[in-house]
Amino acid sequence: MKPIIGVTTDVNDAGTQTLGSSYIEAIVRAGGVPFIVPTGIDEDVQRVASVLDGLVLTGGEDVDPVHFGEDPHPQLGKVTPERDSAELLLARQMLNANKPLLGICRGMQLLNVVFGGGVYQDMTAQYEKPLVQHKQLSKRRYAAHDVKVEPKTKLQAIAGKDLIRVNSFHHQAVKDVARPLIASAAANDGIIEAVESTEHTFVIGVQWHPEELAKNGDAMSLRVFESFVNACGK
Ligand SMILES: NCCCC(=O)O
Repeated sequence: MKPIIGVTTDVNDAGTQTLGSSYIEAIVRAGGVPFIVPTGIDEDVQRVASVLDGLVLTGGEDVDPVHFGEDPHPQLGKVTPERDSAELLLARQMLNANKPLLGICRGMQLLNVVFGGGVYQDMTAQYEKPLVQHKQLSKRRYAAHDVKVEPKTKLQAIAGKDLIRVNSFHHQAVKDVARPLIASAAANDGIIEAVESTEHTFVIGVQWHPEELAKNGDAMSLRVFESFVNACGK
């Protein structure tokens, strides 16, 4: 039986919940059944989590810094408290049950927050070293910068190599990786591009958008989804 994969929604300025079709397509291609999980389900997260075999925390707006003990920096972007709330609760449920979790972009940052870590609220303002361009101007389906993958990590086993090239659409980044997460990849400027749990069967976060690259035929990005969906089916 195909595993049921929860996929979280974004909330736009009009309050409409949205989900890019690329996430759906990547999950279907990888052999899973996407199950859209909206915000507003806080009271029922336990029940929702119980029917899911895995969860994708999708990309989107900034995580409210209140969740990692900071005041908002002037360069903080839009926050969506109802989304933070639903995703934090749901992620905790999934982690407690050791169900697979894939965090993408904001989803990776949120994953770090779940474990007690923080994020740079704005890399340009807060990161101490020169940056590569992390907000590419080219289309989402194009890879834009290199990422070094740490040896002996789950990500390296999936990627099958130490150097990958990814797309990039973020102004924030993971800071102080929180245990049991470890950094499993970084850009040439040191910005963390992937994390994974050393204590869960499959908990991986990536800062890039593999769902977009997979659509464009990138084998490594499709393997990220295939490995995740495979873990969800076990
Ligand atoms: N913080 C939300 C994910 C995207 C970004 O960092 O711009």
